[in-house]
Amino acid sequence: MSQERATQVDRASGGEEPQEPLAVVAAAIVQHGRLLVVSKQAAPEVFYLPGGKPDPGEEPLQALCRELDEELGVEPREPRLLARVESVAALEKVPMHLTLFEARIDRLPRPAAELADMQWISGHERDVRLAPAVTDHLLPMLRQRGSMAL
Ligand SMILES: Nc1nc2c([nH]c(=O)n2[C@H]2C[C@H](O)[C@@H](COP(=O)(O)OP(=O)(O)OP(=O)(O)O)O2)c(=O)[nH]1
Repeated sequence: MSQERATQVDRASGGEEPQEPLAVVAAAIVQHGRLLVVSKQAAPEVFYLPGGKPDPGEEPLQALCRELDEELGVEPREPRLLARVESVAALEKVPMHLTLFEARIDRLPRPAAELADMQWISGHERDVRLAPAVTDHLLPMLRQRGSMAL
């Protein structure tokens, strides 16, 4: 944890406790060079990876399986930890600790009612607004690995 983060104080509540980053887990699912992204009804214009916040006591992979089932009715196949990323949560705009898994799926994702949209992107679309963690961290990583075109 950086010194800056360690000394961050929850001023809104007047408390003295350092504020923990928001924990989020998400899956990078790439098929034929395209990345699966979703947007939620809460913010239909912002796209990011399927996933969400773990429930209390839930392990990251458990949370990922639950979120993928709830959002898309799919199960991650051969999930592999890809990276842990510090970024800013696209909706809450607070520091976020994102645990990223890479996974395959073997059935068609079916967006649940909480989702506004779902797209398979190349990463070069001009009309798709992506969360900072996707643009700044995930896409460069996937391009470097050759999973997506430069
Ligand atoms: N799932 C996911 N969330 C991301 C990514 N990038 C990013 O900034 N976020 C942010 C968006 C939100 O601020 C937060 C996750 O919120 P969420 O709405 O998906 O979480 P959730 O499904 O658990 O929803 P809820 O309990 O708040 O209803 O993390 C990403 O790639 N995937």
